[in-house]
Amino acid sequence: MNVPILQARHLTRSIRGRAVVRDVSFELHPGENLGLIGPNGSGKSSLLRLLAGLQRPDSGEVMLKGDRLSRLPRRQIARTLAFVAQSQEASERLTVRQSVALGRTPWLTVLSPWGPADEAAVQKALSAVGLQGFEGRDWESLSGGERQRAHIARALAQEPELMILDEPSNHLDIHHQMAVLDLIAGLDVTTILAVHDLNHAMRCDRIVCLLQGQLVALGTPQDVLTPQLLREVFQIHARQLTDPRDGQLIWRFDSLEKV
Ligand SMILES: Nc1ncnc2c1ncn2[C@@H]1O[C@H](COP(=O)(O)OP(=O)(O)OP(=O)(O)O)[C@@H](O)[C@H]1O
Repeated sequence: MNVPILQARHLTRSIRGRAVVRDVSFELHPGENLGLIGPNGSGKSSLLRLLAGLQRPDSGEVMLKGDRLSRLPRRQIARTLAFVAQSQEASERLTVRQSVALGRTPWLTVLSPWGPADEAAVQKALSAVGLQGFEGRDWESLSGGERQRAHIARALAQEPELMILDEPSNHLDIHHQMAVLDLIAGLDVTTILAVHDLNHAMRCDRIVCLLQGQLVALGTPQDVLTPQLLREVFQIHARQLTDPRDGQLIWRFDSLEKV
């Protein structure tokens, strides 16, 4: 059995005396694409920040490839995992290329300075998110969606084994939502991503559902996304319809008051 790439072990974190993540445990295996769902304020971003090592849990432990995350050097963590925050700022003075090039930082040393492989990684990342030609643009001139794609490009340039993404399709138009989700699904890296659109969550290998900081369901989309769970967690009435074109299941939602 493979060592899990990431393990959450009984993670708990409180903010101002209120637990926002409560005793959350699960494992992520190499190559998996795990979706994190839950209502606003259910603790998704808080959990992702714990998993990325940006915040420490009050109790519990994150294990990265079998090692305690809290004991690993920053550079080693950054060579393994990349985090794309929900709304992330970058210095306005940077160009897009410079900003994406920051993703290479964990790999640069005195003995291994910037070289052709680093340049190639930056170009590959820019092209993966459709930002070729934007290299020389100032960061501040980008639209919200272009910034989001540039953040993803920086994480890709890091060439991590694991990507942790907080609502990566936030700010994106429908075309770029699909493009980014297809890109993430097609990456040869393990991913964990917070998603609001449950039809997007259907594309994940497995789903973790949070409610008030607690893990209330974990399993395949078919197992987790049931009308009963969606009613209890999101207070909606959900029905699955079949697309006659290819037989794929899609969700239709109504407020409980309407049905
Ligand atoms: N710095 C803070 N101070 C006080 N409360 C906070 C702080 N950060 C987060 N919280 C609270 O923690 C809870 C979990 O927040 P979190 O952002 O993790 O939820 P989320 O599931 O990502 O929400 P959303 O879907 O709205 O992005 C919320 O009730 C939020 O108000």
